[in-house]
Amino acid sequence: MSGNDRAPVVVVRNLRLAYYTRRGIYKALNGVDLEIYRGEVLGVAGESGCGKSTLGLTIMGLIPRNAAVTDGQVLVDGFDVVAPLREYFKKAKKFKADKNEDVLKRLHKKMMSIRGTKISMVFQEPMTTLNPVLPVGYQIAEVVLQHNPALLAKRRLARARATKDDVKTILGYLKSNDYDNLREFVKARGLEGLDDQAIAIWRRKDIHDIVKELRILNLCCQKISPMLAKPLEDVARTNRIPKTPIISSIVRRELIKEGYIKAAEFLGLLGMPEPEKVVKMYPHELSGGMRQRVVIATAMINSPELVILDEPTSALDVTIQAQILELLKELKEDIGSAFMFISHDLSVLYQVSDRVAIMYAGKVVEVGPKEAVFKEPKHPYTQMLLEAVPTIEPHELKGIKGEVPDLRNPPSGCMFHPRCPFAMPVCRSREPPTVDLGNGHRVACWLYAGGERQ
Ligand SMILES: Nc1ncnc2c1ncn2[C@@H]1O[C@H](COP(=O)(O)OP(=O)(O)OP(=O)(O)O)[C@@H](O)[C@H]1O
Repeated sequence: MSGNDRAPVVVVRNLRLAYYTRRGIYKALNGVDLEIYRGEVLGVAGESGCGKSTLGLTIMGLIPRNAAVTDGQVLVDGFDVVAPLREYFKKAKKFKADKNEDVLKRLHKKMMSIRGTKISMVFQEPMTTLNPVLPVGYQIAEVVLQHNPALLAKRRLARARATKDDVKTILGYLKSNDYDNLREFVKARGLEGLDDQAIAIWRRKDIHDIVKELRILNLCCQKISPMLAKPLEDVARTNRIPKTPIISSIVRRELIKEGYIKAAEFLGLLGMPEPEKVVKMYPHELSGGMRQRVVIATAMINSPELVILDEPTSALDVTIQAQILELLKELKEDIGSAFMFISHDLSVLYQVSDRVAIMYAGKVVEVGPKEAVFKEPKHPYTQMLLEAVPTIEPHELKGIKGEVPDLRNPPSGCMFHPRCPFAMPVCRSREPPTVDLGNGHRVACWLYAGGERQ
């Protein structure tokens, strides 16, 4: 799949970012051009320090105060995430981190509605994301409460309104795998939210079919006090929690309780055994693989359009790593989100990606469908990276000679030229253009742009 027939979720154009430090200015991103399409996994690879994490964080608008966006755009649904930072840099005579921080703070406010609902991120070490003093279910519930309280209110109201006959009809649709008619029926009866609850129970692999049926039948007639029903209806309509102090805390408590149920449902879908127990546990009580599933659940619970995964499996052993990768493949099919999967492990990327982008010194040097990039790599850097991967069939492992350039003073022309066995005079003086090789395969190298003739 080239992905080009789908709409892009994120478009990055000529993105340039520099870190201002006491030791100098590090040009971490040097003109990144990239698109991520709906429903695809884009793998991003490259040696350590080539700017993979910086790119992911910039798309999220989560860069540190010493990072200046010197040029370019990051478009999420048409909204240019980096516009205020870029404008500040262009106007400022001298870059000041504290002024940049003010701009970042304003940006964070705007990004609140984008982060979590449109894009979210999973980091390598789950303990850095999870709060150690809160049960994991609470942490997942809070993410839903923050962005989508109406969903929780609708679910709770639906269980109060649903009759036994409604649930029996839903069960009938589930048994005949007729999810479309199930959803239509739920909508027509004004029971939105009940469909997801029933489907989540139905899809569980860890409980017997009889238990599933009983649980689904129990989704009806769960009465709410009239004092709570009215404010919940308001939340369902406005997607806002009421401001009146006592009502607000009662509503919050009820919605967090609902959030726990949704969290357990989602963890069940992610293959977590006994999710109802897990949601009440604290992060330190879980294994590394379970914690990473919780973080993935937190990132995905609001069905964002793009999930950025920064080395999500590097801290896990190989078996758990394989389970998480399998899980991501299933989620991609089920939820239809796009994934940007950052890893320096090319074999992992080959397993999960539809397309792959290879970065070098803050630039995408090659991008294309994974078969094209892995089987017919064009950029000398991609070829050398692939030759350095160990395989089961014995082959001579070649390291990549030389080092990643000092980003304070990167080489002129093509930044890879000092390490490139095919370097020509033009490579030293001029930056290579990006050449389109067809089928979405692009490479930034003079070898494919008539370099010899320059
Ligand atoms: N907060 C920061 N301040 C200064 N320089 C930074 C900062 N964060 C990253 N850098 C520098 O920016 C460059 C790109 O770093 P980045 O972490 O994005 O690379 P990476 O490809 O993700 O590397 P890795 O695979 O090791 O995580 C590196 O030279 C790094 O030292």
